[in-house]
Amino acid sequence: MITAARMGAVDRNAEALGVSQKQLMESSGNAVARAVREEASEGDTVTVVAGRGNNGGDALVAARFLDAFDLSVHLLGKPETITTEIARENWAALEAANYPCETVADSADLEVGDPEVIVDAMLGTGISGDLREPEATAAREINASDATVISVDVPSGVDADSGEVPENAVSADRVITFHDGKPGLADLDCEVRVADIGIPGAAERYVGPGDLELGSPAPDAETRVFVIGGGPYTGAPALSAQAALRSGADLSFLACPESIEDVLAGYTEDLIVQAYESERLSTEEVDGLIETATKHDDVVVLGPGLGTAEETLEAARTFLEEFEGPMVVDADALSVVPEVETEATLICTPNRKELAGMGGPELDDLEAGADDIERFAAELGHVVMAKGEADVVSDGERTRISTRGTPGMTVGGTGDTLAGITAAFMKDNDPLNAAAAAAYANGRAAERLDRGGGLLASDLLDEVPEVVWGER
Ligand SMILES: NC(=O)C1=CN([C@@H]2O[C@H](COP(=O)(O)OP(=O)(O)OC[C@H]3O[C@@H](n4cnc5c(N)ncnc54)[C@H](O)[C@@H]3O)[C@@H](O)[C@H]2O)[C@@H](O)CC1
Ligand SMILES: [K+]
Repeated sequence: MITAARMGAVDRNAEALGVSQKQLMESSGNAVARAVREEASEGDTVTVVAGRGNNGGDALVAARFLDAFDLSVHLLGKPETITTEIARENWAALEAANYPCETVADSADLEVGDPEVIVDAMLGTGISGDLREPEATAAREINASDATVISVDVPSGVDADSGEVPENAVSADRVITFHDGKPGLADLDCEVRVADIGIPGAAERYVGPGDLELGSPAPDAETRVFVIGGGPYTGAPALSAQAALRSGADLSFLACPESIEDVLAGYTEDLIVQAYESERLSTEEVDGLIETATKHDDVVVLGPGLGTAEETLEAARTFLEEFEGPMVVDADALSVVPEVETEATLICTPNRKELAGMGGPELDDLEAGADDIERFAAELGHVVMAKGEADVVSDGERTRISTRGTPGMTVGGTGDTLAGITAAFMKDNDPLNAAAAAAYANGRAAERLDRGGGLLASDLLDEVPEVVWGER
């Protein structure tokens, strides 16, 4: 099963791998034509009703494979209102090749007639809201006919994710859906066939630009990130807090011992440093920190530079047991995660050593061990983003691999920037999508800076916005 949003990410990834949308449309149209040939005999009448998006585009492709039939193609709107280049090109090809196609300006003009087969290609996953005109009237005409109705991807009007069927939706006899089943088709009482359209497996397995679009925050998301780190170290929490701002967080707070408050505040005026008295994170600080984080609905990053003093780990344990919001757990705080029951939504970001330290698999090659990481994430009950030459992200059911990045990323601090990016992406987001997008952004930022060596984690900070917003 695949949601419409994920389908969009996967076909964006396919494009980045060199398999164009137009190639996918050709495969979709061909699959639709195969289904028509199963339902109609040579010379039978076949009517295509096409919308103005790519769903319609699929049927405009299918028309080219239906020469054996008494075909008519109806476009619901003027050709210039077709919303995508590839659908427009397929319409133009039909006109240039003298296919029997007409444009229907007003739904009253739509003559569906009484064909053997109707191809319903008005709307697919791009629908929003109930059917509007002329699709609504066209749907009524289609439903009133005796034809066998074959719907492209989704019966027009049905929501591919929720399965909601508005009363004016097309009721199909058959649905040819592409690449994978759709949650919203599972309960339809008609035959649903999944057609392979040649999307490479890598487009789902490996993180690409589609994952970034899927997992990065909506422009209007108000995200406050609260980094709880520092103690012996100051660079790590500062990098995480700054990376969060560079990835779209509106505010980035940094809770740290007052002994390093000036050092951290000195890094940049963009961070809001909240110092506490103890020398290092300890249990008497935790309640106050949880109250702050909960009150402001923060995404918390727990771990960068915390150190491993027993009282610090005890405090991290308490924080995990009592906080219930979204959290990125990194570095020194990771070792306590397997010991605690928590209501919080965690994304754990261990490197190879920390993964083993958490009771996870001991792996030299994370990519080769992806299945072990998936099993570990299932056991742990949280998203695990195991960082290495390849990053393996899994929530125990879905696993994606990011091979983005450069050898130079072994320099200290790139895990801290990743933690900050992940936090900025996490608000109101599927944690797996957020983590996969963050791994991609961190790696792409390094690739853009790659001079063969000498990368500094702090260099990534300026580059991240270029990746998240500049490469769209
Ligand atoms: N994502 C993919 O990998 C692929 C998608 N393909 C096709 O592309 C389709 C999605 O195409 P699009 O994103 O262009 O969207 P659609 O073609 O599903 O619909 C978009 C069009 O319908 C209009 N519309 C939206 N809501 C409406 C409503 N309630 N009443 C009336 N009109 C409405 C929009 O203005 C737009 O013109 C899929 O369903 C599938 O058929 C295929 O080409 C294969 C590859
Ligand atoms: K359709």
